[in-house]
Amino acid sequence: MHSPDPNRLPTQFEEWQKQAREILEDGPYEYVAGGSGGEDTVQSNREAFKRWNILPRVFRNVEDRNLKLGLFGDMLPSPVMIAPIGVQSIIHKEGELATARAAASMGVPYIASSASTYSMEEIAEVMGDAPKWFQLYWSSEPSIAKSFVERAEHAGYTAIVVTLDTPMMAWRELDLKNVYLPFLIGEGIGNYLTDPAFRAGLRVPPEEDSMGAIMHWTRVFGHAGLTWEDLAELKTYTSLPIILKGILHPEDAKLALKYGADGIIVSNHGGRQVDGAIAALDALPAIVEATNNQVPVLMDSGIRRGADIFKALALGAKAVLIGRPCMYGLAVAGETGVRQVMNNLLADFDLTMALSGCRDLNEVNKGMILPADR
Ligand SMILES: Cc1cc2nc3c(=O)[nH]c(=O)nc-3n(C[C@H](O)[C@H](O)[C@H](O)COP(=O)(O)O)c2cc1C
Ligand SMILES: O=C(O)C(=O)c1ccccc1
Repeated sequence: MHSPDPNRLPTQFEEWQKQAREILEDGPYEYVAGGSGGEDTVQSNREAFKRWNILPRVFRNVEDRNLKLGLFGDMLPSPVMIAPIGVQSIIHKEGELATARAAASMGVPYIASSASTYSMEEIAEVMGDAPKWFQLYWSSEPSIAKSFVERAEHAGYTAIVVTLDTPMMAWRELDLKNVYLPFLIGEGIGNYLTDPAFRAGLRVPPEEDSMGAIMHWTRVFGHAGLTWEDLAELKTYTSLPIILKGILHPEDAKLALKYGADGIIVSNHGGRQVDGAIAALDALPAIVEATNNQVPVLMDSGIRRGADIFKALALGAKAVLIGRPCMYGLAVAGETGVRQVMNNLLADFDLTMALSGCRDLNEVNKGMILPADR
C-alpha cells in the first residue's frame, strides 16, 4: 500500500505526473494522460500559453489581494474549479469522493461527471453545502437525460454543465493499444446503475447481468443526433443555469447565446476529442468577443501553473477548470493529493497576481499580457 508522507508531496506539476505514472498501470495512466490521434492538440494546449508573456506592474501596494469571484450565485474563493472527470475509480479506490472532499474542504467548486464511478448523490453527500455543479452527458434516451438533471437539482447541484464535444469517444490510440476502456469493465457508470430511467431499459437488473447493463450503457451514453433546437427541451427539465462545455468556434458561441445558454466553457476536452483542434487558449479571445460579456466565458485544457491561469483571465476567461493535474494528485495521495495540487496551483496564482501588481481579478486584463513573438 502506497502511503505518502504529506510533508513530502511534490510541488512541481511534472513530479506529480511522474509519480502517478509510477503508481498506475499502463491502462489507467494512459487513459488519463493521453489524448486523441497524434496528440497534437494536447501539445498545442501547452504551447499556446508559452506564446503569451505577462507584463508585470510594480509599486502598486499588493499587500491585500482579493481573488474572490461571484459566479451563478456562488461566491468562490478564486476563479478556479475542478473539471468534470469520469471513472476516477481507475485512479484511486475513493475516486470522485476523494476529489469532491478535497474540493469541498477548500470551497473550490467540483463539477461531478455523468460518467462518475460514484453516483451524483454520494458525491453531493460528501460535499455538504460546498459549491458543486453537475456535468451532463446528454443520453440518447431522453428519460435518462431528464432524470439525471432532476436528480442533480434535487441533490443540491447549482448548475448543469452540458458537454457537447463528446457524443462519442474520439480515436484514442493509447486506449486502443492497451485494449482499455474503463466502462467496459463496469467503471464510471454509477449514475446509470442507480437511475430508474436507465434501469427501466434493462430486461434484467444490473445486479443479475452486469454485462447486459454495460452494453445498454454503450447504447445510451451519447447522443450524436442533438442540435441547438434541443436545448429548449433541456431547459424545461430545470431552472438551474445551463453552461455549454466544449465550444471552440465563435459562431457556436453566438448560437449558445441565441439558444439561451447561461455560460460557456471554451475547451477541447484536454486534447482528447478532435486531434488538430485549436488550442483552447487560442480559441478564447474570439469567443469572448463574440459573447460580448453577455454570459461568463470559462476555459480549460492545458492549465498547469499560476501563470497559465493569469493568462487565461487576461484573455477574458472569468474562471478556469483544472483537469489532469487533480488526477495525478488523486493517484499519488488521494484526497490529500488533490488538495495539495490545488493548493500549490492557487498559491502560485496568488503570487503571480501579487508580483504582477494585481490586487483584484478585474485588474487582470488584455493590457497585462503581450504575444511572445512580437
Ligand atoms: C480522464 C479524463 C476523463 C474526463 N472525463 C470527462 C467527463 O466525464 N466529462 C467532461 O465533460 N469532460 C471530461 N474530461 C475533460 C475535462 O473535463 C477537461 O475538459 C480536461 O481534462 C481539461 O484539460 P486538462 O486535463 O489539460 O486540464 C475528462 C478528462 C480526462 C483527462
Ligand atoms: O474520457 C473522457 O474524456 C470522457 O469524457 C469520458 C466519457 C465517458 C466516460 C468516461 C469518460
